[in-house]
Amino acid sequence: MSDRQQLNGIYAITDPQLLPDDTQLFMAVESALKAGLSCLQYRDKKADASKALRQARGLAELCGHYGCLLIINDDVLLAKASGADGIHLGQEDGVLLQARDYLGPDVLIGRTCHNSLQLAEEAKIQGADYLAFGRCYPSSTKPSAPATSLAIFTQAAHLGLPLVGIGGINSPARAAEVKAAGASMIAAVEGIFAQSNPQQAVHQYHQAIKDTLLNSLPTEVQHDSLSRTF
Ligand SMILES: Cc1ncc(COP(=O)(O)OP(=O)(O)O)c(N)n1
Ligand SMILES: Cc1nc(C(=O)O)sc1CCOP(=O)(O)O
Ligand SMILES: [Mg+2]
Repeated sequence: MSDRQQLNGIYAITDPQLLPDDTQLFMAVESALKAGLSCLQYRDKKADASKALRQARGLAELCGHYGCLLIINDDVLLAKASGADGIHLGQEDGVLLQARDYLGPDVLIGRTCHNSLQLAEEAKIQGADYLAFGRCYPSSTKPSAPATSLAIFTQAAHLGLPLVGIGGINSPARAAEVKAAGASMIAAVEGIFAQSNPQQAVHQYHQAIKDTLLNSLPTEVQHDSLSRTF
C-alpha cells in the first residue's frame, strides 16, 4: 500500500500537556497503536530541539513497528531529521512548495484548510497530500480554532484528496458523524490521549465508524456483510 492510500482511518495527535514525559508519551502512543492508527502526529510547540528530536525519533521507530505513518507538526527540519513520513503545515507555517523542495517527493504534506474550499484548492495545486478541515466541534485543546461546517467534506470531495476532520472529535459518535459527512480520516487529541485507555478509545472510534457505515448500506447488503463477519 502506498503512503497516500493509508490516509484513511484514525489520526491521533500527541499533546505535551496530556503526555508530559517520554514514558507517558511512548506508553500512550503504543496503546493507541495497538488498536490500529493510520497516522500519528507529533505536536509539541514548546519542546526544545533535543527533546523534540529524541521524542520524534522514538515515535518514528514505534510507528514503524505498527505500520503507522508519523507526521510532524509545523517543523520541516524536525520532519527530515527524525525520518518521519510527513509534515503538517497550517496556513501560517510556511510555503508548501518550499517544504516540498526541502523534504522531497515522497514525504507526505498535510495542509490546514479551516472551512475554506479556496484554501483547499490552493493546497492541492501546491502539492498537498491531504487536506484538513476544522474545527468540527468546540475543542478544549485548541479553543481558538475557527469552526467549520461538516458540509465542507462534500464540497471538497471533487478534489480527490484524502480529507481530514479535526477539532473536538472527542467521542465515537462524533467520529462516526464526521466520517459519514465524507472525511477520510478522523484526527483527535483529547478523545484518544486524555483517555485512561487509548487503545480502547481508538477501538471504540473504529467500531462506531464501522457501525455507521454499515447502517448506511441497503438492508440486504447489511445482512450479507454481517453473515461474512460472523
Ligand atoms: C491533521 C491536522 N489538521 C489541522 C491541524 C492544525 O494545524 P495548524 O493550523 O497549523 O495549527 P497547529 O496545530 O500548528 O496549532 C493539525 N495540527 N493537524
Ligand atoms: C490542533 C488542532 N487544530 C484544529 C483545527 O481546527 O485546525 S483543532 C485542533 C485541536 C484538536 O484537538 P482535539 O481533538 O482535542 O479537539
Ligand atoms: Mg501549525
